[in-house]
Amino acid sequence: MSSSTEQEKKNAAREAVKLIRDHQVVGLGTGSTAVLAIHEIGERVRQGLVIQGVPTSNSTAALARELSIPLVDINSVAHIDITIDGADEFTKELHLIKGGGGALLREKIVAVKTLQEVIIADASKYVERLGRFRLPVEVIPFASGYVLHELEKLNGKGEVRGAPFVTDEGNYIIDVDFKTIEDPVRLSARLKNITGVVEHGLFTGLAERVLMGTGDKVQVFLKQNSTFTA
Ligand SMILES: O=C(CO)[C@H](O)[C@H](O)COP(=O)(O)O
Repeated sequence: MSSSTEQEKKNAAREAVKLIRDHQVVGLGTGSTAVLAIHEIGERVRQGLVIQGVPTSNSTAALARELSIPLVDINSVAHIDITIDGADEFTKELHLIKGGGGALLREKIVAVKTLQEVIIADASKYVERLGRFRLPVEVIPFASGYVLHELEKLNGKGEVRGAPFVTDEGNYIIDVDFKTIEDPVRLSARLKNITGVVEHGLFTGLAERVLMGTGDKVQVFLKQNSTFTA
């Protein structure tokens, strides 16, 4: 990764962490960009910020503990105030592909319980239409052959990730090439309809904003289809 990409991620992460307020329940994302935000949150906690974190993966939970960020069980909170997470792709409509790091299931559960889902990304993640990045689909291992076959009927060419890669919830990931995804909302519903699919990495209508590092600036994309520089 180039040092400018790393800097764009850091700038987006820093800007996002400024949105966190005392006494909030904070969803902690997964992936290299989220890691930068978690370090920033750790620093603010060290300086006295009082929050409770809800991690989206075992690796994020381990990092949060290392940084002394207090954690809370997701099932003991009514909602999560703000979540900061990464994405593999996003559009200006704030449709996302997530799951490159294999944590999409917990990430989506955290996102649906979150009031303000904030996505942080470097400029390479912005796309006109989703689909350059293969869509991760989390499946029950027993169903993986059947799901691969069903995906073909949707013109998706799938491949089981890794040898195989096993998620925190004990499932497999199928990475699916759909070429360009013209209608993510429709595809999302069709994928959820396949028996054996637990969840997929299309996030539609969940992000409140995307903070994208671009050069030395941070561009903000809002749900209402507006954009400004932070
Ligand atoms: O969805 C994810 C993990 O499941 C990540 O947020 C996504 O893969 C982006 O990762 P990175 O910040 O390393 O590019």
